[in-house]
Amino acid sequence: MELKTLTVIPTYNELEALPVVIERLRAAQPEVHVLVVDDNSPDGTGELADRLSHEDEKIHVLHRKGKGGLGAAYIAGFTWGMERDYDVLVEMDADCSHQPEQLGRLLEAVERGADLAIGSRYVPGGKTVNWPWHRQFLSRGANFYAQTMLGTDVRDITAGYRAFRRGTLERLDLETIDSVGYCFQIDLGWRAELAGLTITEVPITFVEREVGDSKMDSGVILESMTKVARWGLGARAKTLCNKLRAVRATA
Ligand SMILES: Nc1nc2c(ncn2[C@@H]2O[C@H](COP(=O)(O)OP(=O)(O)O[C@H]3O[C@H](CO)[C@@H](O)[C@H](O)[C@@H]3O)[C@@H](O)[C@H]2O)c(=O)[nH]1
Repeated sequence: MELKTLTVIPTYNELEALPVVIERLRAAQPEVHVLVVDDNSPDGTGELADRLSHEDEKIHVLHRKGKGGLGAAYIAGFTWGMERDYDVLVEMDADCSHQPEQLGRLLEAVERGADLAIGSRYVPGGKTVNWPWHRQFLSRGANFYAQTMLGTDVRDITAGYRAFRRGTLERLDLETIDSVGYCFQIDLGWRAELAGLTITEVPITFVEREVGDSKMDSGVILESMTKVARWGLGARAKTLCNKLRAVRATA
């Protein structure tokens, strides 16, 4: 039985990029529905999404009041999709850095039993194309930092190309997530790992955007650094307390 799939695309000022990604996605995966979550983009991306949605019943749009961050946009999109009984919910950037033609790999991993499939740049076969050196450095550094602080085995825990079973998201307590920016990706990945869910990293080729600009800023970086440090230290303190309790119980 084919799984009912929704691809959530968060947008902020993606007027040029959006029609291209939607066209490529609809061609690559005709059965997959699309939800654009637009944060009242000043460049008119939301209005364009409305027009595309009127022409195609598989394209849906969710409008939010203003720029509220990638994490908040995804939570709104996932909630919308879970209320409508989609079996699989996909994360995809609007700028085609996540190639729609590679979505099939993620969906196959979910069909084979993965609770969460991550399109990974850092497993054998994965790579980045045309990504400036400072972005590669930042991305590698963020993954190294998360691996060191959290002890995660996921090689690309900051990746934003993902497919979740609905049941996976139901187990991750989305209502307790307060990660606003890209740190949301680490948050969800780590929650899935702690919950003992099956995470499969599928190699992808991440291609730098050709139109529009990245929304990465210093606030996004700072939030990730502080939150990951807090989670890591919290987990270590918890392990230490459990060990002390065990020692006390045997004394
Ligand atoms: N609705 C909404 N969308 C947003 C917001 N901020 C960013 N987006 C959208 O989120 C997507 C990703 O933003 P980019 O700005 O294109 O991300 P990037 O710099 O290329 O990010 C890369 O690194 C991230 C952190 O590791 C990854 O999460 C991402 O997948 C990609 O690899 C784009 O579709 C962008 O319009 C926001 O506040 N609100």
